[in-house]
Amino acid sequence: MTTFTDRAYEYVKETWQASFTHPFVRGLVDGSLDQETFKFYVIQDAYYLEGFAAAHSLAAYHTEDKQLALAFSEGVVSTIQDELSLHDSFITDLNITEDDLATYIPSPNAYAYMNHLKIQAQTGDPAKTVACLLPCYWLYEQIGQHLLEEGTDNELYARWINTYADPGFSAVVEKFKSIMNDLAKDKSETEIQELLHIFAQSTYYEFLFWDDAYTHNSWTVD
Ligand SMILES: Cc1ncc(CO)c(N)n1
Repeated sequence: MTTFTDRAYEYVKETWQASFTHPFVRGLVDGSLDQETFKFYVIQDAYYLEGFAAAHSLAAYHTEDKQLALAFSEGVVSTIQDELSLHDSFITDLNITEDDLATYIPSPNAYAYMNHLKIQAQTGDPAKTVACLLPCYWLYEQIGQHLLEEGTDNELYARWINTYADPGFSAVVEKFKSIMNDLAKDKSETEIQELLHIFAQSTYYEFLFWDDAYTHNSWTVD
């Protein structure tokens, strides 16, 4: 039987692939990514991850299903413990100052993506929320695993890759994929189409997130 996640992958294949070949992602393994650009990304991503954790909290608040409440709450814990703590180590190693953190402005697509997560979580519909959160988990896991195979000489980038290639991260991804497939099982085709679109929106924002970091995108028109 074709699962929702099989369909979702087919639905977004090209956009999904565009993240793998984006110069930011390629630069993590070929060494061409300059540290200032990585620093810009880390600051934007700390902002994004706070919203990502908040979206899980909102979803946990809305659900009356105990298993879902647990899964969303575990998502809050793993985001803060594993991902935001990785950022703490980068903040130290990249000399990101209090001032940098107090004065940065979320890039247009970091802002839009973060709000997309919160809007979907705010609906209180767990299927929409998981469709929205899943590309964040799944795409990073896949990128982490691919880049680990290639390897990098850069210690900072290796640390980033190892976090997302970690089996513990994959376990979280598998759990959310399985929750997504369960939630989608009894949906009508119209509802499935809506969920696929939400999944595609997040996948598209993933691509734009790399692009904003790579170009240091700001709210001005050149
Ligand atoms: C933009 C973005 N998407 C996904 C992840 C992984 O959760 C992340 N850290 N940042």
